[in-house]
Amino acid sequence: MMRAQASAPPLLELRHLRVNFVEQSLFGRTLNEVSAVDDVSIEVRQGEIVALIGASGSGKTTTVRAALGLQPVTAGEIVFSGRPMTGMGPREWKDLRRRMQLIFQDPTEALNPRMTVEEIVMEGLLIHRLGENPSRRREMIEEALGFVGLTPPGHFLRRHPHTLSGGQRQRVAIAAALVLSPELLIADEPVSMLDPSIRAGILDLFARLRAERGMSTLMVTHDLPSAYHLADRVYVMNRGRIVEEGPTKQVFRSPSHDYTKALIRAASGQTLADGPVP
Ligand SMILES: Nc1ncnc2c1ncn2[C@@H]1O[C@H](COP(=O)(O)OP(=O)(O)OP(=O)(O)O)[C@@H](O)[C@H]1O
Repeated sequence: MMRAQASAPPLLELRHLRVNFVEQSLFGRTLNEVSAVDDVSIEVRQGEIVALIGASGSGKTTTVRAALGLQPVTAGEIVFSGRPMTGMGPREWKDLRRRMQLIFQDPTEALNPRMTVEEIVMEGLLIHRLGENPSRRREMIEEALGFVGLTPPGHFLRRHPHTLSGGQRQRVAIAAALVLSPELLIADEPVSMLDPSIRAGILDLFARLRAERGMSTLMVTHDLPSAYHLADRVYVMNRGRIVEEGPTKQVFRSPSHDYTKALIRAASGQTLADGPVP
């Protein structure tokens, strides 16, 4: 298994991020400024799976949207592979969005229903001008489908998303990300829309990506068993702030913040594949 490299700069660093939303009246008058993300600092190192956990509305999605440049930040810095993204133009952001792929919560919404699996996985290759010719592109697509367990790939290429199960759709979405050889996957609640019986298989894919390709993942979840079984480290978010962070087992076994204790208490009894949250 590939290990996180302690000496290299973190792959992704969010430094003191702040995102405020401005509430406006119908006539455009500013009514209120709401702080959704407040002084959030997060690091993801190479080969590491990091979970960002917290209740609904705590600011998790806003944080990862900011990391991807999809949400303007009020303050703070996004640093990728040691390079600050502040002030970078569209070209740099486009390159960054290849290296940092987003996996959505709902694969049905993320996949264009009119496209075949082959077209869906090929789209990113065309956008980023990867794969020299059609036969190389086909090879890359088949390799990605094979990795995510859609085998034999030829059986899936011409199918449309509605003919697939929820788990298979999420595998297609992951293949579409993987084919671009990203360094980091940002997965926003990747299993919460899926049947519990197929969640473990999708989570196992992230574990295999780390083990076999040294892939890093930042996973947003309110599903504590997923975080417990998969993540190396966790950040706990409440009301826009990180209230606790640390190695997963340590945080789950001896949480120091009351909010973390309450989250764990609320989740006790939930189980996943290889055992319950302690
Ligand atoms: N576009 C927006 N305009 C105003 N407020 C927003 C906007 N997007 C999010 N918020 C607010 O910011 C806060 C954080 O929301 P966010 O979606 O990031 O939380 P979350 O932890 O991801 O929750 P969930 O798990 O439900 O997605 C919430 O109070 C939300 O209402």
